[in-house]
Amino acid sequence: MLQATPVAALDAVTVSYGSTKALDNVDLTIERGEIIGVIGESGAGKSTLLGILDAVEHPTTGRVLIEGTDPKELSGRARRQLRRRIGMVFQGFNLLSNRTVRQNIALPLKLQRRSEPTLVTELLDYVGLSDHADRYPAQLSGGQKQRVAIARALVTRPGLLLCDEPTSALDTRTTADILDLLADTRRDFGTTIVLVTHELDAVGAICDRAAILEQGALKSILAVAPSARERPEDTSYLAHARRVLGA
Ligand SMILES: Nc1ncnc2c1ncn2[C@@H]1O[C@H](COP(=O)(O)OP(=O)(O)OP(=O)(O)O)[C@@H](O)[C@H]1O
Repeated sequence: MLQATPVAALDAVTVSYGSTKALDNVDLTIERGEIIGVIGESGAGKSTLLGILDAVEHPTTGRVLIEGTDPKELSGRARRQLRRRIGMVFQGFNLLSNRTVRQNIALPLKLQRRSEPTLVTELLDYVGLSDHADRYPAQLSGGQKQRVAIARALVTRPGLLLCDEPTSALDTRTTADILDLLADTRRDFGTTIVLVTHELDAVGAICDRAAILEQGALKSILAVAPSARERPEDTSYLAHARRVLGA
């Protein structure tokens, strides 16, 4: 049987800034359709890894293949086309405040000079914000803003979704909702997801594997046990506080 080309393959990738190695000899293959967590302390190289996967940063040494091609060898235009197949979601949502929810979601299409209102309507419905289409970001909760950002990232149907601390600004319940949405995204669209986070619970909830970075080095890749997905029966805030505080 033919093996599917991995979404991304890093071979001995080092990214150096002066004497700092933001990534140090990293080998990592990201398989199609997986959800992989990337965890590590501040400065471990997580953002640098996302930059490599988004084809905006290039290794100082080593080789990267995204969708089977080396972004470094592509023309500017071909690299832009490759990057259109990659979606990005951020901790701070990065929505345009003077655009409505609908306009924010339509933005990537507009940048590609496409006008496909049905796609936007489908995504509004998918993230459960049809009733909020004409609101502005300031009129939304944090969780709703992240839903808009996810809809915007998905509107061009990227094969790879890069998530940079997408739940770090959200409370526990909203975090669980956003993680469910990301898991649904993989199920419904087959999207490969890279989840950078410092929240181990989030990795346990939806990831298949977790890559552990330490000072730029990939220390280990752990398979997430199915038991890590188990949710507590009582998901109220009080029950969560009791669990964390041992009270
Ligand atoms: N443009 C740059 N110039 C110089 N040093 C950089 C640059 N980008 C990253 N670094 C250094 O590379 C290392 C890894 O940084 P990176 O931002 O990838 O870590 P991180 O794990 O994402 O951290 P955080 O969780 O704080 O965002 C750090 O020591 C950082 O200071």
